[in-house]
Amino acid sequence: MTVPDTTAPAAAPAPSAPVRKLCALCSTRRPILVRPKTAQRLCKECFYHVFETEIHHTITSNKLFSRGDKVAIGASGGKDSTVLAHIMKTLNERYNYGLDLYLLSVDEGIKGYRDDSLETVKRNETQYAIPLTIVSYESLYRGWTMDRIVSAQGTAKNSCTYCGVFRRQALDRGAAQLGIAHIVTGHNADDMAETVLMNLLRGDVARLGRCTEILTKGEDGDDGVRRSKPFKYAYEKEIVMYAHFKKLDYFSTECTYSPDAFRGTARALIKDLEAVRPSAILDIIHSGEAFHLDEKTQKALPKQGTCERCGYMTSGEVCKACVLLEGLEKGMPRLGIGRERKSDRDAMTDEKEGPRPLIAHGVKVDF
Ligand SMILES: Nc1ncnc2c1ncn2[C@@H]1O[C@H](COP(=O)(O)OP(=O)(O)OP(=O)(O)O)[C@@H](O)[C@H]1O
Repeated sequence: MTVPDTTAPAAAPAPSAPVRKLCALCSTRRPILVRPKTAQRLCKECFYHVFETEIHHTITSNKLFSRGDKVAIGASGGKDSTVLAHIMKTLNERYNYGLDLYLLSVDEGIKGYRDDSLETVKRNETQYAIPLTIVSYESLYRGWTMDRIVSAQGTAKNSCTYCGVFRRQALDRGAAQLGIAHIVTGHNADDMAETVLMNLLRGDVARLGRCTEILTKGEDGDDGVRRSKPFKYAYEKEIVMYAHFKKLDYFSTECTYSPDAFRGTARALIKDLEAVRPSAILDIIHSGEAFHLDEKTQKALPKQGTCERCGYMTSGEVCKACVLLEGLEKGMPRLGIGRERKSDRDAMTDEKEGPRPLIAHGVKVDF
């Protein structure tokens, strides 16, 4: 009988295999990313699935579309609108929304920027098999491209003012040409949080009350061009990740005439907040959503009418685009910019916000 040698050192336990964390959703695949919105470690497939499903949920819970709608995707060639085009096509097919999709681009006439990004949109037209229409400032605004405006002004200052006002109208006019009553844009949660913060910092109560709306109606109420933002709750970082992992073809250069100081500051603040508290972006949006104007303030808001020169919607007699055009043609580019000169140019207008407010009856309102 062999007596075990109890003095011999015990055999070392087999080294335990390194614990490999698995995807927080499927628990089978290896995670390859940490989701910025929730800090979950996900595999690529689960990330695509949750990201797309959340957008689908945003669309359906807000009843953005009806079967048979013609929908124009505002396509700049940048990451947001490229991902939007990809997702709209994917969801339309997967859930059988029954939408007729179009790509609609505005050529602002910025050499070395928009001409290059439009090349991307032209490739997207083929990649997604969605027909593309391009409308230009040059043809809509009597030859006034952004390059020409900047050269007439002798500075890029205020260029966001012109661009925002003109682009908004250009998209509406392009949609009208195509008989389309709904435009979707790639504005994301970060953009919206920035806008809430900017309106709060400016004390722009009227705009604060409506800047978180996911769907806005146009000139003629239910019959006007509607605009919506399916990415309202989508984080910019996740849009970039989605575009990166899906290897989407997009253009990533900043506009030659950006950035603007005030939005840039709000953006930096949002990014800092997100770094310490990722939910800050959604929390700011939810705070904006909970903000409602009281009756007195609502009554003080100007009523929407139509521009006596071009027929576009305005709450004054002449719309902002016509005032700006008049200034350019009279060689007085400051016309229509007015007192906004002393504050930040983005505070006045941009695609995200529309015209800067005037102060009336104690609240700031559009004119
Ligand atoms: N030239 C354009 N033509 C058509 N749509 C545009 C154009 N510029 C902006 N948009 C629409 O407005 C949205 C917000 O535009 P913004 O200028 O803030 O660019 P962004 O946040 O960088 O978005 P993107 O990454 O799509 O360029 C875009 O996602 C797009 O849907």
